[in-house]
Order: sequence, then structure tokens, then C-alpha cells
Amino acid sequence: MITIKVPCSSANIGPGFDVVGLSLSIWLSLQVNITTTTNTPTLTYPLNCKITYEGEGASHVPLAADANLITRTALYVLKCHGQRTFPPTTHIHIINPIPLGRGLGSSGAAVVAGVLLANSVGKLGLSKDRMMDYCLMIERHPDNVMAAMMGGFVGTYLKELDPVDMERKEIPLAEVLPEPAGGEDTGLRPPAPPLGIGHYIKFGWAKEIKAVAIIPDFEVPTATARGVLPDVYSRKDMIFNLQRLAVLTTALTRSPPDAELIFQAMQDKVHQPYRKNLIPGLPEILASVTPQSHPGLLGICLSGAGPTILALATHNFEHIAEMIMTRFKQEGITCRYELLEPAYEGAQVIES
Ligand SMILES: Nc1ncnc2c1ncn2[C@@H]1O[C@H](COP(=O)(O)OP(=O)(O)OP(=O)(O)O)[C@@H](O)[C@H]1O
Ligand SMILES: N[C@@H](CCO)C(=O)O
Repeated sequence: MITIKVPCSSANIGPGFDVVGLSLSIWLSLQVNITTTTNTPTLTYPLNCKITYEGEGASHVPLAADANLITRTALYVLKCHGQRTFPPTTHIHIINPIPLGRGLGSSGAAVVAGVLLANSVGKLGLSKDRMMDYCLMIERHPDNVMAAMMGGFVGTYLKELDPVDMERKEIPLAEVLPEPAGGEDTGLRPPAPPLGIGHYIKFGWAKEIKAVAIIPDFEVPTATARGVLPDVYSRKDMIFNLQRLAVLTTALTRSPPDAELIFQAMQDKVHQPYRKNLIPGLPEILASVTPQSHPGLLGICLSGAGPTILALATHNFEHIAEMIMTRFKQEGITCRYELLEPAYEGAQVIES
């Protein structure tokens, strides 16, 4: 059996829009079995792949190999290597505790899991760096996928693609592959991604800092949350974010953490203000939970594209979470919360 584990992630951490990501301790898990016996009659499955699924999204996530994001991604990678199906017969059991569309990188984890899946079942021998190129052809903002693949707290940038590569069909129109990449088989091998699209650096992380994720019970699709952002920003707002991000990445490595410094360094003017209409109560929550009102709190932000709120803290976790959940309740929104830690090791493949 092959077990593939990929952590969830929180992108942006305030000012680092599309730049920084923090992998966190909720794990998407794939259990993969390949049945090679030929003497017993076996059922045949489209593309040789049977999917079973439990966890978040179980009622509606597609189980057809050419429609499910994980297996669509794997088929794209396999096809780039001249393999048009999964090996007969591949059974993938997906266990997904990462809530979908909440800003905890469920699609990034699914894309990373799909690339790792193809690498394992296709025996492709790709390095993690090369696998990132495939991930980045599918999800074009690197923060979630890089954190999920590499683990820990990461800063990223993308090499700009040339116009020919931008035309390629696996570049998403929305946030994920626009159509079943494995389904319509033209017989052509898709071109491999350019080399070295994504670059990253792992920052340190002060061990006493934990992440409280307050997860509302509604979804905000990333595509919708990107659709409300402007195309152009003022110099003033860009400088505001750059100043804070430069301080934040080191401030989060220092022990003991400086709450005043971190709280201010997690302020943002690039994405959170524009997303307030998608997340009732967002401006009030971000303004009302402070290190003064809630000792132990270091900083607070929208997690990824939302609606989850991420509070970084050293103690008083339950109190901080209760306060935010109470505020959401005034808007008629119920939430749950999880106390998470960085997933330092990133995505893993275990063969047994
Ligand atoms: N385990 C999974 N299996 C299949 N599809 C998945 C899985 N996880 C996520 N997806 C797909 O990704 C979509 C959610 O992606 P979206 O980018 O909108 O949100 P997110 O990744 O959870 O949040 P964010 O990008 O803000 O962190 C789901 O609706 C589903 O189509
Ligand atoms: N940086 C991305 C993360 C979501 O995938 C955003 O905030 O839109």
C-alpha cells in the first residue's frame, strides 16, 4: 500500500498575499492499492481507477477519476509522461478532514496529493522541486501548494511564464483545472511544464506559536474571493503591505514573540478589505481581537481566501476562539475551531 499525506495550509498570513503560506496539522490522506493479479476476474474501472472517499465533501466530491481534482491532477502528470491511465487496477481511498472552500488550502492539498500520486503509481522518480512545477501549472498562486508540499512557513515567488506557456490548457481559468484533464483523450502527450517555475524559502517558526483556526460553516470559493480584488493598487497600499511582510517573516521566528510587533505586522490592505462583503463581521473581528483585549494573541488575519479566521497565539486559545465565534454568531454564522500546529515536514509518501 502507498499512503500519501498532505497538510492543509493557510495562505497570506495578513500582508503576504499570494506570497507566504503556513502548512498546518490537518492532513489529507490517500491510501493507494494496486491489484496486479490476473487470475481472478476483477471489475474494470474507467481509467483503471476506483475511488472511495470519506470526510469533508463526501456528499458531493466526484468519484470519477476524470472529474475528481486529485485524480485529474494525477492523470495530467501521468499523460505528460506518456501514461494515459492509472495502472490496473488502482484503488484510491481518500480521507479528507480539510474543510472545502474555507481558506485552509483544500484544493492546494488535493493538487499536491494528485502530483505525488502520479509520481508514485507511474514510477516517475520526480523530485519535490520538479513536482512543484506540475502543481503550479494547475494552481497558479504558489502560497498554498508550496506550503503543503514543502511544509512549515514558506515564502514563495513564481517565475513568469512566457505567453506560449500561458496559453496552455492546464493553466486554470478559475482556481482549479477547468475541465476533466484525464477524460477527453486526444492521444497527444501534453508538454511538460517549464522547469523551475516556483521558488521558495522556509522561514523559521517560534515553537510556542500555535494557530487557532475559526472555521465558519459556509464556503467562499477562492475564485469568488479573487474576483472581488482590484487589478491595480495604490503605491501607498503596496508599501503598507511590503513594510509589514518584511518584518513579519522574522518576527514569527523570535522567542519570546513580540505581540505588539506581530499584531501590527499582520495588518493588510491588499485583500482583506475587499473581501469584507463575502465574510460578514470580518472587519469588526479583525479590529476587536487584539493582544490587549486577549492576552496570548499575537496576530489575526483571514486564512487564505477565507472565510476561516486564523489567530496566532501562545496561550488563551479557547478564549480567543470563543470570542470570534460569538462575534460570528451575531451575524447568524456558526463556526467550529481547531487548534493547529505547523506541519514542518510537508507532504509525505509512505510505501508499506
Ligand atoms: N480532497 C478533495 N478531493 C476532490 N476535490 C477537492 C478536494 N479538496 C478540494 N477539492 C476541490 O477544491 C475546491 C475548493 O477549492 P478552493 O480553492 O475554492 O478553496 P480552498 O482551497 O479550500 O481554500 P483556499 O484556497 O482559500 O485556501 C472544492 O470545492 C473541490 O472542488
Ligand atoms: N493567496 C490566495 C490563497 C487562496 O488560495 C488568495 O488569498 O486568494
